[in-house]
Amino acid sequence: MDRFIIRGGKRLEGEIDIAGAKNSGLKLMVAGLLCPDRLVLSNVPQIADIRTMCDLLRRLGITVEECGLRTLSIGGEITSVEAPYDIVSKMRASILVLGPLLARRREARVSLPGGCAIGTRPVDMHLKGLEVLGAKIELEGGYINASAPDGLKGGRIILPFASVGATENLLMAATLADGRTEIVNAAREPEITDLVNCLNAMGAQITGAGSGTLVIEGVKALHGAEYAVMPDRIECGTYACAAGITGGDLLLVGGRADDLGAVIRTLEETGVEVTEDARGLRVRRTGILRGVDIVTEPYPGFPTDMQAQFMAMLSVAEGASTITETIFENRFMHVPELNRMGAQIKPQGRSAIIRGVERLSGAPVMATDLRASFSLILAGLAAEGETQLGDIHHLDRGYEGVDRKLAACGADIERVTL
Ligand SMILES: CC(=O)N[C@H]1[C@@H](OP(=O)(O)OP(=O)(O)OC[C@H]2O[C@@H](n3ccc(=O)[nH]c3=O)[C@H](O)[C@@H]2O)O[C@H](CO)[C@@H](O)[C@@H]1O
Ligand SMILES: C=C(OP(=O)(O)O)C(=O)O
Repeated sequence: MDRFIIRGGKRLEGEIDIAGAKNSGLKLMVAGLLCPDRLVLSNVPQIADIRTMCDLLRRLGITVEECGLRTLSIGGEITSVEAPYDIVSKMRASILVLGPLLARRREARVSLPGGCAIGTRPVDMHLKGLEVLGAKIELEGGYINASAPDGLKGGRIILPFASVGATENLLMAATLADGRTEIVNAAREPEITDLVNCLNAMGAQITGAGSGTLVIEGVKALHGAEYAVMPDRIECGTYACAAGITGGDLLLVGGRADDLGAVIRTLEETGVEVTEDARGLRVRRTGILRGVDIVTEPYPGFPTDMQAQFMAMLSVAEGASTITETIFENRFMHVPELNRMGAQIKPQGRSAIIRGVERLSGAPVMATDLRASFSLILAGLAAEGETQLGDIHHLDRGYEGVDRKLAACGADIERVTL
């Protein structure tokens, strides 16, 4: 029952180390299912979702060992093909074991993940794609029962939407399928490229990462490898907003401009300056924040995972802004909480109109999902007075050492256990 207490009004200045990416590290761990040899992953973030993935892999019989700071060694034989409800319901990314289990063991039983605070999030594209590769899928009792008694066969999959998770599931399944698979309208997020690079280091034959069409020549077996998880572009963008909203100056060590796509341009439009050097991204604001219009899109467009953080920042920008959320149907849960802190945000269907106010005021607020949680921290950093943020288990899913990183740059933030 921890909460954060933030006393706002401090300008942030200093350096923040960007951790390895949650949304890549989780998938790279799952790739460890594709061969019994050791996959050694470094730069793995120390966050709750990674611990949940360790639990899931161990339930499948896999050995996961810590072998040094932020380094995991994953290997061994799969002894169970069931991803149970208690873990899948905790973390949707668990669905990613479906493709690798089918590829290695020709059968899998994975709990349906269901929706979450940000949307209904069906997995139909994952399942239809696996059917193209020859899997038989049945839904029963809240579980996906999948089998491919003769093994998976290569095929041509056209995704109706460039789903990140479906691309990753199908990509991993296809590495061991018989023949060639083409995934058309594949997601182009940097985390997909990271997964492709890791799979290729394990002996897979995949081309086209980042292009929208992935071509996978199935191989008989993969082998062990060592691979470093890419830096977390969403954590990096989040701390860039912390510099923006506090009028600060931060060096985000390890941050990479290319991975951030439209976020860099949008930061600059709001009046936040971004420069890249060999150590990372320097982000600072010296003038006023200006309102902008944002539409969330698949990469390289503006990421939905940065929407809430920008909304907090734009709530104190000069003029009006609009944010249109096109990826998830219910990702404005932070709006009422920001409004309780004095923001003037009006949701209208898939858009929200934000009228910049001069200042926010601290208040008790509740986190509703991972990125929404951080938007409330950002608002608290800029607000007058004290903000108490509850339900921070959402935040712990994906951000490592938030209070430590922010306090080192001058924020007045503490974590208290009630
Ligand atoms: C662990 C992880 O990496 N999570 C990220 C991943 O989630 P995730 O992989 O779940 O996101 P997707 O790209 O699959 O989802 C995008 C949209 O497609 C819909 N959809 C998806 C699959 C499907 O079979 N049917 C369907 O309708 C979803 O409901 C959603 O509306 O990409 C999202 C979009 O960048 C990010 O916000 C998440 O942080
Ligand atoms: C939505 C997110 O994660 P997940 O897909 O794991 O819910 C996120 O990282 O913002």
